[in-house]
Amino acid sequence: MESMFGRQRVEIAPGAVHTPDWLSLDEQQRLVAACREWAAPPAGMRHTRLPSGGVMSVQTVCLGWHWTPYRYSRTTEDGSPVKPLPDWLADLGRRAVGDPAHRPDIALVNFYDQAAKMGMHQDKDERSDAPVVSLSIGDSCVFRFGNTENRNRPWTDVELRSGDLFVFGGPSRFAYHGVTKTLPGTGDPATGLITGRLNITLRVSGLD
Ligand SMILES: O=C(O)CCC(=O)C(=O)O
Ligand SMILES: [Fe+2]
Repeated sequence: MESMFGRQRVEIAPGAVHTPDWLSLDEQQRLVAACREWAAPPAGMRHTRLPSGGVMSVQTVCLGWHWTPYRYSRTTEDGSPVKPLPDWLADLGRRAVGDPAHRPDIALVNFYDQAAKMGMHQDKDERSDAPVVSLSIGDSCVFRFGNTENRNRPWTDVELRSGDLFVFGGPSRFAYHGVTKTLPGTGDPATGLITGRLNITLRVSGLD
C-alpha cells in the first residue's frame, strides 16, 4: 500500500504479508548472479510441461527438490540430479519468516519474460504447512492473492516490485494465487537483470 511515506508492510490476509523493499540492491545482485548459474544445464531452467499437454509460460529451475506437476523428486524429467539449495538461501528464507526453526529445503526459481504469467493455483504439493517465502527481482508484476476455497473472488491484487518479500503461511498457506501480468520495463538494470522478472519461492517439502 502506498502512503506519502512510501510503500508499507501490509497483511493482505491473515498470515499473508507483503514487505516492500526487503532485499537490498546487493542481495538482489547476488540472487540474479546465482539464478544465472542455476539456470544453466544440467537440471537447468525450462518451461514446465503440464500433464494436460500444455507448457507453462514461465521458465523454472528448482533447487533441493525438483517440481514436476504435481509432485517433487530428486531428479529432473531427463534424470539429472536436482541442484542443491545453498545454506545462504535457506538462511534468507529463515530470516524472511523470522523463525529460527524454519528450514526451507525447496526453491523454485521462476523467470517471467514480458508475456509470461501464472494462473491461479495453490502451492499444495508440499507435505508441510510451513509458510512459503516469495522474493521478487526485476520487472514489477501484479500478484493476485485469493482465498483458500477456490480460484475466484475475493482476491487482492498486489504490485510486487524488485526487492519485495511476500510470505504466506498460517490460514493463508493454501490460498489460491497467481501472476496476472508483469509490467515490462519497470525493473532496475542495476540488479543485473536487464529485462523480465525473477521470482524465488522458498518452501518446506516435508519430504525426506
Ligand atoms: O511469481 C510469483 O510471484 C508467484 C510464483 C508462484 O506462485 C509459484 O511459483 O508457485
Ligand atoms: Fe504458487
